[in-house]
Amino acid sequence: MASLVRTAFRKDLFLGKVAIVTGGGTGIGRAITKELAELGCRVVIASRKRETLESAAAEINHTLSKDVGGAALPPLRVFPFQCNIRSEEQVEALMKYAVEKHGRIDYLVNNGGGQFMSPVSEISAKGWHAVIDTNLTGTFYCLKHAYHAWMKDHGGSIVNIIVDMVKGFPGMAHTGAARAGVENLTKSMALEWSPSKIRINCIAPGVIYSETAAANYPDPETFNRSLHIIPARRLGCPEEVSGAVCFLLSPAAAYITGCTIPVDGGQGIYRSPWVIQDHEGFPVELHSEVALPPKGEATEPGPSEFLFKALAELYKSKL
Ligand SMILES: CCCCCCCCCCC/C=C/C(=O)SCCNC(=O)CCNC(=O)[C@H](O)C(C)(C)COP(=O)(O)OP(=O)(O)OC[C@H]1O[C@@H](n2cnc3c(N)ncnc32)[C@H](O)[C@@H]1OP(=O)(O)O
Ligand SMILES: NC(=O)C1=CN([C@@H]2O[C@H](COP(=O)(O)OP(=O)(O)OC[C@H]3O[C@@H](n4cnc5c(N)ncnc54)[C@H](OP(=O)(O)O)[C@@H]3O)[C@@H](O)[C@H]2O)C=CC1
Repeated sequence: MASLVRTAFRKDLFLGKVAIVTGGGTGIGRAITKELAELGCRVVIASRKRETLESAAAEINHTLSKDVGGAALPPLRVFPFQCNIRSEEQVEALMKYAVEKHGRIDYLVNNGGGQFMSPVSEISAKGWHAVIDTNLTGTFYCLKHAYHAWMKDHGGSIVNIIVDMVKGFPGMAHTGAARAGVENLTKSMALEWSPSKIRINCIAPGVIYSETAAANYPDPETFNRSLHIIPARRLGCPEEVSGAVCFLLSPAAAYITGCTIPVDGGQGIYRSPWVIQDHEGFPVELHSEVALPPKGEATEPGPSEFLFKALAELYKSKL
């Protein structure tokens, strides 16, 4: 049976390598795990829910190519390991398991994480800590212990999955703060760990649909509601994040470290989803020689091409 896993990469790209993917049993992490395993890599998937991990590993192992260029591949290439990345002890045990059972850790993908929607003013201290501990501190534990367990002496490549938060992340500010922390940590690690031949980069996904991701939001239409902020005018797929992760892990990215690649259909350079209700305007606190014109209503403009056509017509009519 032909493999069900689609990839743009050479089939033996990661043969003999070992990866750890946190949150590798669902959504984006599952797509990354499938693609790495299809390319010959052995992948340890780690998260809190043992059953999810075990069924994902069994399903993925079942769909993988069984040989490459006629040479047999190990039939089992995905291995579950229960681990809450908020626990330093459990993270240390994960890295120990990978080295003792699989012999090495070539790649680490810090993908496990998440948050909930809430304005900052309503986030409880417990909720704040849950998000920071998972996304920032959990990533730090994984980085530190992968380094000590293997990468310090043997090198490696790391990808941290963050979010598109270049314009802030109103509505989910706790995660925006945590992921901005991870992005900065990535730059520091890229410099501190370059002598160990460790490359480390981030991927910033835009709005990527999967059933498990969508299930975290009370309204099933939440993801579709963001279409107007995405120049690509569709949601992203987990496989589109996976391709970028495989590229960054691969030798094709041998000269890339400390950077962030957005996988977002152009969202990062476009508009914010956050709509600001019209109000009186900030008070003018300093004396100005200029008198501002009376404030009109701040309405959402139509598509820019129409606005520019109208302006061009106006200009022509005045010639
Ligand atoms: C107009 C345009 C709109 C555009 C909208 C775009 C929308 C798309 C956004 C795309 C960007 C990002 C997408 C994603 O990341 S999708 C992937 C999402 N996946 C997850 O989030 C999964 C993992 N998440 C979690 O595990 C948890 O959410 C979390 C890490 C936050 C907490 O883990 P924990 O298991 O510890 O959680 P608890 O249930 O114990 O909660 C601890 C306290 O946290 C507070 N909390 C938790 N959930 C909520 C909630 N839904 N609302 C408010 N507060 C919450 C709370 O204080 C918890 O303590 P208590 O239960 O004791 O009160
Ligand atoms: N989908 C999207 O639009 C975007 C997603 N992202 C990020 O991408 C990553 C993957 O999300 P996605 O696949 O979409 O959503 P999912 O909800 O499917 O994936 C989240 C994964 O994180 C794991 N996880 C959560 N908390 C922990 C923890 N404490 N320890 C270990 N694992 C944990 C979960 O497994 P378990 O429950 O078993 O622990 C789950 O597998 C997340 O970090 C997410 O925030 C970023 C931008 C956009």
